[in-house]
Amino acid sequence: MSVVVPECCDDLKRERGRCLFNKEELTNILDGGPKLTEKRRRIEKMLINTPELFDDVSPDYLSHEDRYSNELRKATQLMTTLEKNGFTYNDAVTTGTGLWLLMDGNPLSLHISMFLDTIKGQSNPQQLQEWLPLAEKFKIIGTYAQTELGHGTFVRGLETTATYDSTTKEFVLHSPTITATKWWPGALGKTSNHAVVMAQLYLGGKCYGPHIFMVQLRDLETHRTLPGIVVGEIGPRLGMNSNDNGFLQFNHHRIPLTNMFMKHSQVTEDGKYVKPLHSKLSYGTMVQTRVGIVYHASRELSRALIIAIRYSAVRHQSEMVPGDPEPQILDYQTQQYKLLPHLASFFALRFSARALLEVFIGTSAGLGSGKMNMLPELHALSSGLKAVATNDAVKGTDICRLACGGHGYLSSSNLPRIYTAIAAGITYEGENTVLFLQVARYLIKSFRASSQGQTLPFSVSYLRVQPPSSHAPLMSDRGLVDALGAGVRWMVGEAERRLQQLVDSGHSPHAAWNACSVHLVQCADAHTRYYICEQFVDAVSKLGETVSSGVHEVLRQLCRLYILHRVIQTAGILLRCGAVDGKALTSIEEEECHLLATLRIQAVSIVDAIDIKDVFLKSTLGAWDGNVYQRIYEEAQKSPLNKSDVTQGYYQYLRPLMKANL
Ligand SMILES: CCCCC/C=C\C/C=C\C/C=C\C/C=C\C/C=C\C=C\C(=O)SCCNC(=O)CCNC(=O)[C@H](O)C(C)(C)COP(=O)(O)OP(=O)(O)OC[C@H]1O[C@@H](n2cnc3c(N)ncnc32)[C@H](O)[C@@H]1OP(=O)(O)O
Ligand SMILES: Cc1cc2nc3c(=O)[nH]c(=O)nc-3n(C[C@H](O)[C@H](O)[C@H](O)COP(=O)(O)OP(=O)(O)OC[C@H]3O[C@@H](n4cnc5c(N)ncnc54)[C@H](O)[C@@H]3O)c2cc1C
Repeated sequence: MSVVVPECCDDLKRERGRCLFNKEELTNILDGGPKLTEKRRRIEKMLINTPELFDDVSPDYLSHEDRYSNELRKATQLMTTLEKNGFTYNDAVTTGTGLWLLMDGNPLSLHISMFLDTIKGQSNPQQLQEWLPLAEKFKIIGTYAQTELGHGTFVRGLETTATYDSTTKEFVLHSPTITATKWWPGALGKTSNHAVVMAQLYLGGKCYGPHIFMVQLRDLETHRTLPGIVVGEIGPRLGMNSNDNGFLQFNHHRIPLTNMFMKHSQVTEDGKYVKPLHSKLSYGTMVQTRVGIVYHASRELSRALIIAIRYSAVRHQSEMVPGDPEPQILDYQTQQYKLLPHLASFFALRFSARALLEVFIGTSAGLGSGKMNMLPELHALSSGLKAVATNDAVKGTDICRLACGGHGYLSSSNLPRIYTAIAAGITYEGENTVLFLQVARYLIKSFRASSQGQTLPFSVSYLRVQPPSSHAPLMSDRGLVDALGAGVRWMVGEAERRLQQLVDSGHSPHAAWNACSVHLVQCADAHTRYYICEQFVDAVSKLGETVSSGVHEVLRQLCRLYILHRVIQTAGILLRCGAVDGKALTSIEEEECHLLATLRIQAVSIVDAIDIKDVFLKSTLGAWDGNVYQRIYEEAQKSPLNKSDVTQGYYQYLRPLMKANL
């Protein structure tokens, strides 16, 4: 069957004809400026001109080993293509393009992220000089090996030991129990010949807690595992199965003293310990990765949204008015309600990711000159935003899948793969509940500090026990954000009251904490979302002076939708603390419905402006031209089961069954 593919189907042509804003301008805002758009497009062009980077067979049809090899082939090709064209791996990461090409879990991702970041952030000058050039040029390939079978969250509970032997000036790495086995690190199983390993430091019989060590795992010529080390792959997972997540055990394996990362804490040749300026500086790579994950989550959500919104404009189903032509499913209010608040979330996350990156850069600069005071704020913000971004991206991606009906369940829609990849983000790099509890700890401390008259850092300054009264009218954006802030203040105050009450009635502070932890997680989530609302409102109001009215209007509508949706989600709290009343909520609900209909008109153009090309979307449902059915049909032809009319299974099982006298 041959079909002439139109440049773009009539439905999408009509949608695009209704665009009232400058798409390129919105694209530039999302990229962070016209220069960054231009750079991203140069990278994309170069990648698109490298056919080896694209699969012609879906990884779903490959064996585990072929899947791994194929992804490794593409990952190495990507690195050499970037290098040859004057770009770095970082360019492919920061533009999203590298991840989109390799997002079945690729075996070099840990090397170019956490392994390199640890070398850059945890090495002393000599170590940096020795390891960075080797790692940057892929002469050594590594991963970040922290989690063990027995412990992921509780880093202080790790069991791998690094015991200093001053006679040989070596550390002896050992896995004393089965639960001490390193478990999960990406690319550990078969790819990496080195790992940065988190292990308990022992000096003269005393434990100094988790520290990081550079450990060679495999011979650099033969790639065989070194003596004293057992390493392998952990087997299939929910998603990202092209990666070789691994396990690792040490049997009294020796490494030189100089292989302990010594930027922040040191061990002298005679076995003396030099303390770091802050005890959590060795967690720096995790913090940095959490910042990256916020961007990553927003990008993955945007891919799902482009697919689902374009598909919803192409798909016609049922009758809205009896006898009328079947409408585009995007015309159903319920479909708009599924998708558009997540579109607003994507923008909110993108602006917040940028704000977080600035905090990260500022804090890192401060650390360089010995200033530690911003570290708790960065830890709380990066933990909260990582948790909200991944939670929302996972939820949003799944809603996009559901919004595409049966076809969303097809692998060729790419929604299942986007979902399984981002779903891991809830767990890795700090399980989200655990990260929220870290945020809650910061909130309670800040609230108590405020009760004692102390000044609070910027992200929690609104928690002041006696806040200045808000002058913004309630129904303005600022007024509603202030109401959300009042809600969080009330929640945190309530949590603090309950904690205190439990302690006063004889519970230990730790038991009281656990007894309040559901509420504490809700506080952390609400606080982070308040921060996101603030960043969104600030970003849109700052852009107001510099962008055209069409773009500003779209951003204003998305921001408004995000805030209204948030107020409705938090209605119970806001009513309880008196920040809004029932009448206000009714009008907010009505306004949200109205806004859905307004945003629907330009929804396709908004997702077009996110500007992700078909080769990176990898979806039969979401392509630019809207030629959905032909694509789905063609993709199905690639199923190996369609290679022959009658399969082996028929002769082996079905025919004997039909012939049997049952
Ligand atoms: C082309 C290809 C591209 C590839 C990708 C490239 C780029 C990457 C970008 C995006 C990523 C995208 C995709 C990634 C792909 C694959 C993913 C793979 C990687 C996954 C890796 C991992 O998962 S690595 C392992 C991560 N593990 C964790 O995160 C463990 C979580 N646990 C902890 O962090 C801690 O144990 C803890 C925080 C929960 C508790 O720590 P503890 O020491 O016990 O502290 P306390 O609870 O006692 O608190 C004491 C005080 O310390 C403060 N604190 C804790 N942590 C920090 C910190 N980091 N900084 C500052 N302060 C901290 C805490 O607040 C307490 O303070 P107070 O006493 O004042 O209250
Ligand atoms: C795809 C993937 C890739 C990964 N890559 C790496 C890697 O490259 N390197 C690496 O070192 N690790 C890696 N990990 C491991 C990852 O970091 C851990 O799985 C993660 O930190 C969670 O730890 P855990 O598995 O021990 O879960 P647990 O901590 O056992 O969590 C189980 C449950 O207990 C709850 N819980 C735990 N502690 C608390 C608490 N204090 N309070 C309340 N509830 C609690 C959690 O909320 C969760 O519901 C990866 C994991 C995955 C899934």
